[in-house]
Amino acid sequence: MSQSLQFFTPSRSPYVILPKLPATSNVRFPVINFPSRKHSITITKCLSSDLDATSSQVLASGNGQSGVAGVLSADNVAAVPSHDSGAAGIEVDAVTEAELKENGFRSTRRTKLICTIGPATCGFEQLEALAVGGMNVARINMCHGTREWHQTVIERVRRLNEEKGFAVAIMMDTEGSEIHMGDLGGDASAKAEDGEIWTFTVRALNSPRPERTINVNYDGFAEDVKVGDELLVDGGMVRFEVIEKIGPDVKCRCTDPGLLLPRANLTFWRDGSLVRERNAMLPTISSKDWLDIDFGIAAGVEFIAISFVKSAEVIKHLKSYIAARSRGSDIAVIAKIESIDSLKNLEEIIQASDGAMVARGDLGAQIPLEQVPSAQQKIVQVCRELNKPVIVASQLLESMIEYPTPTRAEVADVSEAVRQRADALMLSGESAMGQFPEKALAVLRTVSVRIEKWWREEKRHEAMELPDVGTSFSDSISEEICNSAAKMANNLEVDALFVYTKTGHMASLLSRCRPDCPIFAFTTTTSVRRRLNLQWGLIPFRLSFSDDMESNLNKTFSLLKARGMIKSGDLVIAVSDMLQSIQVMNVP
Ligand SMILES: Nc1ncnc2c1ncn2[C@@H]1O[C@H](COP(=O)(O)OP(=O)(O)O)[C@@H](O)[C@H]1O
Ligand SMILES: C=C(OP(=O)(O)O)C(=O)O
Ligand SMILES: [K+]
Ligand SMILES: [Mg+2]
Repeated sequence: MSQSLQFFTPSRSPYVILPKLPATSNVRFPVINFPSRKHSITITKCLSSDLDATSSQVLASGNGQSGVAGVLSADNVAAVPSHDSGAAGIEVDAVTEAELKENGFRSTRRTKLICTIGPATCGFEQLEALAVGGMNVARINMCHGTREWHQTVIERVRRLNEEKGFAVAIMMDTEGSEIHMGDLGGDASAKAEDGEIWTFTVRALNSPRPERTINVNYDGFAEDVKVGDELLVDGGMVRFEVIEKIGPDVKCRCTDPGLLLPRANLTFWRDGSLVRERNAMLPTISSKDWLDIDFGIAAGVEFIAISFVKSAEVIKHLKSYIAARSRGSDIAVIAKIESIDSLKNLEEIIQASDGAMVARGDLGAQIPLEQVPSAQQKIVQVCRELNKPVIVASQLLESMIEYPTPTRAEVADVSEAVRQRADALMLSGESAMGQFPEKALAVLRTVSVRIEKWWREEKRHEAMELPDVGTSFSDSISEEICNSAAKMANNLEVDALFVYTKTGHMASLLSRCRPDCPIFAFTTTTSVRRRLNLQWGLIPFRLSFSDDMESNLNKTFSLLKARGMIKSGDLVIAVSDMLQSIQVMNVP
């Protein structure tokens, strides 16, 4: 039996209207949809053993009849938005679904895309356009904007997910306590000309901001710099030489002219090297960052990215803080690799984190630019070895802040990150305040798909030695299963890998193998599903499933077939973390 039902107001236990079911007190069935607000219900099959008698009863009524028609339990219930009637019971990203139908399995995009949200993209329609364009994760940068502003963005993304069936995750990025300029008193930028004398001061400035005067956020600034030091704005976009110190004011002569942007990063260099003593003393997580982190936990963000990580300790500390604060929800902590210290302690930091970001903006201000590409390659490789998702960020399409097409060099840079098989690519200014956010996202999307296909078809991926990551015997079994399943999938040229995973761990182990086919990851919770949206090649679905793989597969096949996402004859390999096995089969 398969029928669609309409849900009506729940009091405490969920009620459904079941038009043709005879009044009965003991018919039980797996109810696939949870009938919370405006959700519809689909019943696919009647099975008396499927439900837990201790959970809520489902009252069915219709055609003048009513009665207890079944029981809902956490294991056989999943939410599907109300727009999603018809073959409901499974949640997948609306965009991915369309892509799958249009292009088939093999050509779905594997590389995930992150957009920094800013004034150019914070409207509901703008966010929707990005989601439609393939944004998997929305990043909010706590360096800019107020908490109220960020709250509004989060609410809009959540509403979009709920109303339109997206699974866009939220990443909150901390400000960190590196030295940066003030916000220019509301000016969008300030031009520094060659030879001009500018004052950098730790004094609070009156508005309007005095001419050629810049506030610096760090109180020790005037003490720390020395006459003769070189002051670099944003890693060298503009350069000054320190010529005089007068109390809290530091007078500098502009030696490389350019545009100063609000809150631009400042570094100072002495005898050709970066002065780092002070940075080493600043806390990685400032008191303002802790407040932002509390805000992020309360808002239920999926990821918190920590700026200027220096050691694994800070990550461990934050993870235990999050665990104590947000019982049950597991927010993933992403370490931003953007300082010399983070490179020195790379393995430990990544091991302690749930993922890493190659934050090339600041990294390029701390190490010579020509060392950034090899650092990127190394970080991507370590993350893959340790099974942590990795994001390549900053200046991927910088020129698209102003122009509607990228430079050839930018396309080559994006291709290289895709070729390295990074999990995700990130837009910063291009989407936050650029003139062509959607076009920039489209470039990431099309370049990713094209390069992935090319490298896959040409079999150009050098095999990577993947060291064991499992710490328990059971973990090792899961890992072996995933490694073997991925290899079988490539050798047998299967259409898709299916993974049934409650925590997402098995899905990430499969993703780590970077198989040729896409990975359909079925998970029971919305939060795991959104978190998986950052990882290479995973198409995360939310689905209620049981320990019985046979019935899980049958249910998945019928739901996906009903939506036109798979068809009879497709070859699939399925693994699960409930039953440690590999199954190979054709979709019936
Ligand atoms: N919430 C925001 N409010 C205003 N401007 C923002 C916001 N987020 C980002 N921006 C703008 O987008 C630019 C690029 O974003 P991002 O790379 O995240 O920051 P930054 O340049 O400070 O590292 C910022 O320099 C800033 O001008
Ligand atoms: C992503 C980065 O961090 P932020 O944009 O916060 O400076 C970076 O420095 O590359
Ligand atoms: K930041
Ligand atoms: Mg940075």
